[in-house]
Parts: sequence; C-alpha cells; structure tokens
Amino acid sequence: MNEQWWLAACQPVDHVARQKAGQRQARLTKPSGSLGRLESLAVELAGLQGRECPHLEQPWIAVFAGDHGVVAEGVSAYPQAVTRQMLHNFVAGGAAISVLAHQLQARLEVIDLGTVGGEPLGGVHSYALGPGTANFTQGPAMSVAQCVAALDAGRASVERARQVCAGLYIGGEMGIGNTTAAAALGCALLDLPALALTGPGTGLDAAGLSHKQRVIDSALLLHQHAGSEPFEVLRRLGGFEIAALAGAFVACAQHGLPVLVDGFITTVAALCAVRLNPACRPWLLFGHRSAEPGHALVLQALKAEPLLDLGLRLGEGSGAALAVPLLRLACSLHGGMATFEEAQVSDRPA
Ligand SMILES: O=C(O)c1ccc[n+]([C@@H]2O[C@H](COP(=O)([O-])O)[C@@H](O)[C@H]2O)c1
Ligand SMILES: Cc1cc2nc[nH]c2cc1C
Repeated sequence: MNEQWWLAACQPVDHVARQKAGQRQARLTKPSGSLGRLESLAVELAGLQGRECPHLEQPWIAVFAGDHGVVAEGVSAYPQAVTRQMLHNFVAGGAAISVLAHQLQARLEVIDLGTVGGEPLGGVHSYALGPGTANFTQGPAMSVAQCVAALDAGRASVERARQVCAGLYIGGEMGIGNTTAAAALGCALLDLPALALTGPGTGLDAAGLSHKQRVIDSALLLHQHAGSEPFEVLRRLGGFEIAALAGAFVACAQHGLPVLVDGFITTVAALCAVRLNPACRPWLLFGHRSAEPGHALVLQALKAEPLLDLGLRLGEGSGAALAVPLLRLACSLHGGMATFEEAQVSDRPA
C-alpha cells in the first residue's frame, strides 16, 4: 500500500484560546448559558482557530460523487443514472447545494470519483476510479488501490481549499445507493445489525426497506471474516465518495481546518475518519440531524451534537451549508456583545 498519510498527526486544539473564550462568554451581557448551543459553538471554534474571538472565513464546499455496484440489488428508489445527471445540475447551478453555496458566497467544487456513464464532465474534477464500486454483496466494493486513490482525492480537495485560505470545509456527497453503503459501513464499525441503521434513503417503501436490510445483513455476513480494521472495512463496504470524504476530513484535521459535517452518509464517513485517525475528532462539527433514521445512532457513537434538525435527507452538503449562518452568528455574538463591565450592567442574579 502507498504511504498511509492518514495516520499522520493532526493539529492540536488551542486550549488557552478555548479557555479565554469560555471566560469571555461568562462576561457577556446575558444570563449565563442563555445562548445555549451558540455559546459552546463559539468556544469550540475559538479552540480550533486559536483566538479568543473566532470568525468564519470563506467556507469551501466539495461535493464528492460516486456510483455503487450494490444498486444492482434494488436498494434505491431512484435509478443509478441520477448520480451523473446531478453532476450536471451541480455545475449548472440548479441543485440545492449550488443555490446554497451561491447564497453563502462559498466556493463549490464537484468531484466525480467514478460514476456510470462515460466522459469527464466540464467543470468537474474527474478521477474515473471505475464505473462505480463493485457490488459488495459479492466481494469487496473497492480494490486497495481504488480506496487509497479515493482517500487521496479527498486530501487533494483540502489542498485546494487551503490554497484559497478557506476557513471552513464542508464535504457533501451524491451517489445513488450510498445510504446502503453507509449503513453497511456503520453497522460493521459499530457492530450493529442492519436493522439499526437501514432507512428509506431517497424513499423506499416498507417492502423495499426490508429487502435493503436483508441485502445489508448478507453483506455484513460475507465480509465478517475480514475483521474490523477501519481501512479494510471502508474498502469492503464503502464507496468512492465515502472514502474521499473520510480522507478529506482527516486531511482537514491534519491542517487545522474545521469541518462542518452534513447528513447520514457524511457522518458515516466522519466515523471512518475517526477510526482511521482518532485525533481528527475535535476538528469535526456537525451541521444537522438527518431524517434518515440511522443518523442519530452514528451521531451518538461520535458524541456529536448537531446544530439543526429540520427533517432534511438530501445530502450534497445541504444540511451543513444551512448551518453556516448559525456558525457566523455565534461568532458575531461572541465577539460583538458587550461585557457586563463595558455596558455597566449588573452581573449578579438577585
Ligand atoms: O444526507 C443524508 O442524510 C441523506 C439521506 C438520504 C438520502 N441522501 C441522498 O440520497 C442518495 C442516496 O439515497 P439512496 O436511497 O439511493 O441510497 C445520495 O445521493 C444521498 O446524497 C442523503
Ligand atoms: C434528484 C436527487 C438529488 C439528490 N441529491 C442528493 N441525492 C439525491 C438523490 C436524488 C434522487
């Protein structure tokens, strides 16, 4: 295997800046704790940015796409061709994430790791690792070389984000069938049966859902003998876009770039990243809780508290993008509010 760069050290959190930010929060003109999660968010960001008053520089949004051999088992409500059709839509500006990126004035890049249907698309970084992964009910989803190349593609995206001094990294995904891969991966990493993490994805009915659960259970049985080493689990049950996201998240932590994680699939990628390199965990913030039922369990396993719960189940990085204004406002409140002393307001409850 190539050099395993994903095992290298991550940036430490600045505990002094974090502590100073906590002390500042206690001096702001409000009852202690009254801004709820926005308070801890500002303090957390202070530790990541190494300054008492954090502020959000330009966010970078990367959408990773890949197709999945397991769709041959009939596990998605939509046809596989949609993955590639959506690539056009991302670039043309018509997808939800395109609109959100425009509104946030965030840079959006689109990365095709390997989809069914031919030629590289204009405006898309193309890797052509294969026409989708192999069907993991028959064998491993990826070869070692494909999985390493996908992790590398994630790292390369973070390099591009760093070149424009992005202050926040959002990784989105697009891949018909990827809730099956994410559920299988999550089950293998958390030692759970398919029942725990299988959900309707793009919209399966009850019969479709039980079938999807059986497909995942059979894959878990097939790959059980391979053990729980995270790279091997990712290679066997993951997807190109999921491996790329895991690589991007580890690379962000290695370079001290905070990440805002999106929905079910990206959170499973975050779990892979944390299993590959546990020191990356502090760099991961979580944008929302998806309607996909397995998401809550994976978030719990990561001790993650997402910011929003709006019933979204789109992917593309949309839930993370929607949380950006909240992050910005948490920073503005933290840095802009007066202290009790400055405003000459009594800081003592009666
Ligand atoms: O982000 C989520 O939580 C999420 C939940 C359900 C579906 N998705 C999106 O829907 C696609 C996968 O759904 P499926 O049913 O084809 O496995 C993929 O393109 C994801 O971006 C995303
Ligand atoms: C239309 C469509 C858009 C998507 N965006 C992310 N996953 C998706 C799945 C479908 C089916």
